Amino acid sequence: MSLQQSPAWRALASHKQTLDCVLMRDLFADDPERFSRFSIRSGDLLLDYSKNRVTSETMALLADLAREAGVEACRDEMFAGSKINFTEKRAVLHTALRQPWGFQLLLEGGQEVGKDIAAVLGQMKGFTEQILSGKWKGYSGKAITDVVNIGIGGSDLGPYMVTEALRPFAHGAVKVHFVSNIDGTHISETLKRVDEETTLFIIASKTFTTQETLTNAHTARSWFLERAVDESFIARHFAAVSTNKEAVQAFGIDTGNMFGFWDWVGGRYSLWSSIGLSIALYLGFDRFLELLAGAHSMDEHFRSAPLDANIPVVLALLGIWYNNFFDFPSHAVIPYDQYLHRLPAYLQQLDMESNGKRVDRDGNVVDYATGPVIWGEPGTNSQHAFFQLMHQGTSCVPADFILPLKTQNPAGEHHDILAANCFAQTEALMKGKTAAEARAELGSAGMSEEEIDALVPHKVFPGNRPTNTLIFNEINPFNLGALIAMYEHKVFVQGVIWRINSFDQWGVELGKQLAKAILPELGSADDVATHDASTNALINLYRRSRNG
Ligand SMILES: O=P(O)(O)OC[C@H]1O[C@H](O)[C@H](O)[C@@H](O)[C@@H]1O
Repeated sequence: MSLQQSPAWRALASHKQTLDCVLMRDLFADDPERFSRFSIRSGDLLLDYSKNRVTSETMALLADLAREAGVEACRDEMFAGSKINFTEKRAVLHTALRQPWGFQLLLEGGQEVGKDIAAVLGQMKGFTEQILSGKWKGYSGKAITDVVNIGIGGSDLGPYMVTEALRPFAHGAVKVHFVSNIDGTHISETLKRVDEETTLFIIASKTFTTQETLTNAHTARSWFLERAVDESFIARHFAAVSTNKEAVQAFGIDTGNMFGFWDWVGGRYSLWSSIGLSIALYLGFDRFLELLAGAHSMDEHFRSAPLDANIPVVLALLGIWYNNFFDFPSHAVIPYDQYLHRLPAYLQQLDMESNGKRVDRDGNVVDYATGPVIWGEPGTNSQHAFFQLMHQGTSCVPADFILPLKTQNPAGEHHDILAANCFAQTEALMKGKTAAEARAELGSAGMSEEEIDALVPHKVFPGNRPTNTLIFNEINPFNLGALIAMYEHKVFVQGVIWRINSFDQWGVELGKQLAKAILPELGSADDVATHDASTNALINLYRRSRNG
């Protein structure tokens, strides 16, 4: 049966019509219990979803949709190690990486997952302690002071986002730098800030075939050898994180400095694996374990809470409610915490690479929307940039507002002002401002009736724009782990309901293939004529400029 013909979907479609003219401001006025009815707490995390266009009936019907889609059974299959990434014939076990010590899981084929994870964690712990204590020396006998993580996509976005978010928890012995872009500017500017005698390069690539990462790694290697000269010194300054041992060896990195992981860790789900080595070096190993423990606590909540009291499930269902029943095509994430400034970028990969799919599990083109466009910027900066559209634009953008109760940097009134803005924005988006309210306001400003008539339409806010507010005590490794895992599971639940494979990413391949074909053409002496007219002209323009 097609998804849109399923009983739960049809019930939601007809229920939606009953809500078309309902205003959230009236729902709040009618129900003083609305906040407690529509909020969930898990540990330190509170989700307030009362500012959504939902009633108790909506939430019950949405939970029916999750039940009908078999969300609970699919979730259990993921945790058990079934090969739910069927196009790549892989299990999806990032949750195993944050299980407590002693965890056991035997995979088909004989892999003892818990044992393998513990071995790599032990290796990371030893390495981290050596670097941070200064026992590990660079080629000239000095301790390491700078770590440069070279990776892209999942091998960059997670560690970069987390190390930015947890700056107040830095161990202090090393600084971390992240190089991802193939644009030579990125590596060049980074190399200007470090000294080869005291720098450790981590080449982070699941496949160890990614063009950007290998090119940047070779540039770093040449830069290092120009200064240190002796190739045997590479072992003191280069480490690799990968699933591909042969390629690491071929690059010339000592496999003693290689940290492995496994094909059942997707790139965008890999910060919990040895891809998190730069995080462990920045924070110290114990804090890396706290991050894992926080994620594990969210895994436990996701596995045990009933669907209607399950934070990731509720977030997923609300996303589907707007994406599929209201046709709102995007979703914003607005962290009111400067340390979380890379969270929207991280979530773009997590969500859009996972659920940006157009065929269902049987290979049929879907006739409903799947993953929305995810975007965002920290508050309050975003208020002064794109909130105009959020309040008065023609498209409605549901949004998550994220706020820690405590700041890491108490300074005068800053945090109160930040929090006041966060609460004010969700209130304004929900309530809006009617023409009568705008008129009354303008009247008290002493304007003429004519002036008021002309201005009122511009001053009206339609309101009824949905938001979730996520609050926790403070940003720390544990809470950040829980927050990230929450979003991972939200994305998972949506993928199950949309009947898609959230764990492959074939859509990134075509561009890579074509770039490989175009690269040698850029050096060709003759005009290129094998592409379409636009691509030919652009290549030839570049060629002429490049080749003089
Ligand atoms: O870690 P790597 O194998 O170098 O892959 C890095 C990234 O590149 C790919 O194109 C994928 O789209 C991402 O999911 C992946 O995280």
